[in-house]
Amino acid sequence: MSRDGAPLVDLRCESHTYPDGTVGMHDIEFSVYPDESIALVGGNGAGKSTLLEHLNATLVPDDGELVVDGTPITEDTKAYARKAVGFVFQDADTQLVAPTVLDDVMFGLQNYGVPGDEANQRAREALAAVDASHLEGRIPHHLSGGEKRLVGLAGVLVLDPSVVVLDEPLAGLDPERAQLVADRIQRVHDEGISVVFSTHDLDFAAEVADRVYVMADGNVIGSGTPREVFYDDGLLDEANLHPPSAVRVARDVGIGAIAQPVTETDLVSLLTDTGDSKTVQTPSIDDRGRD
Ligand SMILES: Nc1ncnc2c1ncn2[C@@H]1O[C@H](COP(=O)(O)OP(=O)(O)OP(=O)(O)O)[C@@H](O)[C@H]1O
Repeated sequence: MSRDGAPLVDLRCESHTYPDGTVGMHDIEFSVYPDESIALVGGNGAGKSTLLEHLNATLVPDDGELVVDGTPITEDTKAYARKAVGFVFQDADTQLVAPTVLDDVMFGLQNYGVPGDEANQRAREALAAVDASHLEGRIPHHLSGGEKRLVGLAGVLVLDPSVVVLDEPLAGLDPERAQLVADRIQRVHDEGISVVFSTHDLDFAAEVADRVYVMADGNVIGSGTPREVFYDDGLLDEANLHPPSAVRVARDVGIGAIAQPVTETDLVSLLTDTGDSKTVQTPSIDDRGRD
């Protein structure tokens, strides 16, 4: 991940006001660089979806600008933003429109004039990329929540985007399906596509993101690596967030100040490197107070 060079997406939004007068977000400057994975976290109504929907011009600022791959986005170039920045909606039903899953994934390509045979081949490849080939003949509306998320992701990947945006990709999924979707998102990122997602699951954010943006009251109030953000109690308090479980456990066993693990994997390897959890040197109460 590098934040040198030109961003893939560069958004400046002084404010976004919804038709009923509610200000969804304000004073935002947000960029996505190649090969990044960004998590947006914050309480309900903090402005996460509003920000995400600006990244492919689904929403536009009252005053501001969106630049995608160097192209300023206007009414005439919105289609370019939609193709370069794929959006997986939280409510998958708004995205799935065709009679079968395969037709659905082909739909976007056909809109761009890709001939039937090629569209069919590419749609099958996109479904395979998220391990959803077995769903190709199914009726989209009959799929489970997790299956719909995967098919939505395939429908976006098929267009070969530079950035994939996902609004609450794990919302409403059971732990097994959530893990499956999280793994597929990680795989998309591993393949070099930048990923931006909102989530209330800070364990997931710590696992997948290399940068975390914290939102409150329609504004970004802090950002940094997962370690910088998830050990910043003042920032998390301001956004009404609790640290990920690995951070809480690390503090409970007295190693939060020393190694600052943010994921369960970090925590386990730290505990096993040191012997096991029973043999970790526990700092004195005074040391813990400095966490
Ligand atoms: N279509 C709309 N019309 C009017 N106000 C809206 C609309 N959509 C969102 N808002 C308002 O904009 C603000 C930001 O909402 P947004 O949905 O972006 O927050 P969020 O962080 O995604 O919340 P959540 O975690 O609950 O999904 C809130 O005050 C919300 O009520």
